[in-house]
Amino acid sequence: MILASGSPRRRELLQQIGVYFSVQPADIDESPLADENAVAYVERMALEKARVVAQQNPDELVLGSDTSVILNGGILGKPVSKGEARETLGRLSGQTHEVLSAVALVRGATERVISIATKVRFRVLSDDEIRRYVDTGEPEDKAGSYGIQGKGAILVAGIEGSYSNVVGLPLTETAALLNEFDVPVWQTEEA
Ligand SMILES: Cc1cn([C@H]2C[C@H](O)[C@@H](COP(=O)(O)OP(=O)(O)OP(=O)(O)O)O2)c(=O)[nH]c1=O
Repeated sequence: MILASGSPRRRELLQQIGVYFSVQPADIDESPLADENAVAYVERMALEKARVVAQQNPDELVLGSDTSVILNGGILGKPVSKGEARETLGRLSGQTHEVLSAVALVRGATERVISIATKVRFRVLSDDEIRRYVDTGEPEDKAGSYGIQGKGAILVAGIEGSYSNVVGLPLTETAALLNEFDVPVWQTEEA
């Protein structure tokens, strides 16, 4: 199997459940279409990432994924600057948002895609705390400008739903999807 992703989190999550794979990141245009809703957007992104790599590897199973943070229907991706990261965290402060991750599996002409939502509640953050967190550099490559698995853990008051989905790949649902394509989990030796 090929993981069509440059995300170190997705690599670690797939390794965690004992799946063997190689990595081939897909470079695609991640701009949302006009009037595209959040579910349609993350599913299209996951599918496009998988398709690009599947076209170069027609006999292989390819997994693509996308994670976005949704606040009041708006899609928040990765910040382009520290200023934008501070602004995003200010908006998330004291609020509940949704993290949406889509997973797509593509082999030749066979395609499957799912998306999962997790609710994340932030406690109220002070401006000083936001500034100090952004200065750690952690928000840089993360949707919604935080990482629940890192220093950002202390921003989170609670979650409802899948934790791995917030980090970048919903493991329960990914394992079920891989099962449909006869890819085993919990492998202990290189197959
Ligand atoms: C909300 C949240 C996101 N993230 C990360 C997961 C994803 O890597 C990233 C969202 O960006 P994505 O565009 O989904 O993924 P990516 O660009 O990192 O990798 P690729 O497209 O090659 O697969 O945000 C965390 O690590 N922790 C979190 O708590």
